[in-house]
Amino acid sequence: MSGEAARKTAESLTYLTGFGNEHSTEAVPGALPLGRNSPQRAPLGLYAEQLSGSAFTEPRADNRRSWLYRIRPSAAHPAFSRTANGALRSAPFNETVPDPNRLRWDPLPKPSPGTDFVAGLWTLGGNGDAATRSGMAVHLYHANTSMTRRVFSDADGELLLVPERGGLLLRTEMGLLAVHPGEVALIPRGVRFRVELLDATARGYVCENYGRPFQLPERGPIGANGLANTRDFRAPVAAYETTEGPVEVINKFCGNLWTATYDHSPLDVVAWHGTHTPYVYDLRTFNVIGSISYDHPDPSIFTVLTSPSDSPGLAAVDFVVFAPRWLVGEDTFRPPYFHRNVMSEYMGLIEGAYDAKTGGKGGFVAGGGSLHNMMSAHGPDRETFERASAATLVPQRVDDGLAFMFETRWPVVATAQAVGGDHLQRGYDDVWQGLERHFRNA
Ligand SMILES: O=C(O)Cc1cc(O)ccc1O
Ligand SMILES: [Fe+2]
Repeated sequence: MSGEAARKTAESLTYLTGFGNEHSTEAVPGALPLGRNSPQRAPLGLYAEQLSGSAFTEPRADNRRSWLYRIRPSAAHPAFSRTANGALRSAPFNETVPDPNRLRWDPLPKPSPGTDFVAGLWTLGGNGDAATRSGMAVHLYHANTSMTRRVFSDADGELLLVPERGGLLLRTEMGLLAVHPGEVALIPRGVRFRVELLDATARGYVCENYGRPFQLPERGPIGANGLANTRDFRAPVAAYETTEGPVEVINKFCGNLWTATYDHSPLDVVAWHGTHTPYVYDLRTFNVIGSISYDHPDPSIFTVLTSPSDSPGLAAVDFVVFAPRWLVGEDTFRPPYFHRNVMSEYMGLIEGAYDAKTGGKGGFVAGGGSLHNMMSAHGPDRETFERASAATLVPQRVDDGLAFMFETRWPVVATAQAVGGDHLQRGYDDVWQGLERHFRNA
């Protein structure tokens, strides 16, 4: 589909709303069986198929599955064979030794012509083990071509897409989603999808979550509202294609890419119902909670989504957004404080500037990223420290940027290409040089 046609399609999309709902949707009236999931003959000659995102026996709150009513069952496919992984890497990450240094990257260089979303995936690092379904990976993507007759799915984990440049039309088994910079999209484990570009180029970040699916964080004393509101999550309505002829299906499985050529498109689901669904979320709808008295609260109040680990309160990975907000703290150093964190922090920038770091060439820029692994000392750079220490503390609106963090309980181990690449900034440590001694002992 041309960019123009994809844009028109993206503009006309409608969605189902809510997070974790038992959604029901049919592209053709009568395609969804009533009263049972698997009738003797499914309506309209469709095949019924269950897609499980959790073990059958997981508690109801964690149980995820969808029933798909499709033109052909997924089982009807030829054998997969290995294909090149390109710049994609997976857990376990052992190409380099875990690094306590603070690292920062410029954006990826331009992709070569003809690079689609899958070919444009480039792994920065991660942790855990895809095969034992723990940990996460940080990928970036850059693409200049839509996927045509090519479909991707990830058996290793769910994919949280964070576009930084260029919109994407995601054609998934469950239907179509459009996602633009400032929004995020989630593709659940195993769901097949194709990415079409809504602009000439597309660039962004991906958190691949090998562990428990992202869920909304508890709100505790915040109450029944606030943070990411449930109804702002949008799931697709059923949509199917009837393409016959060769379609390449690429399957990421235990860290490697596998390919099979189907004789039809597997995006042929005419109706579905269930909880294992893709979704989009506009980060600008995040209800930001902050201090209205003093001090800078911990950024856990900015958690959009969390993937819990087995220890209560200790996330395998949190997705955190630094959205436009007011700062009013009295007698307070308002930007992020100096700190050392047991968690490991990968930060990216979707637009503008981040309030703890200087932007511009060689700084923290949109499309770039920083990694502050566990216990590494970081915080405001010298310029920010000096400015914020001297600022007049009038109410201040921070709305000149959109930053985010993938925060994980395990250190992120960089790939060889991440530490060897030209876009790794040399001398990042220098941003904390020149923080003078001001101590007066009298
Ligand atoms: O390091 C960072 O910039 C992320 C961050 C932000 C914040 O407001 C408090 C702590 C923290 O780690
Ligand atoms: Fe931090």
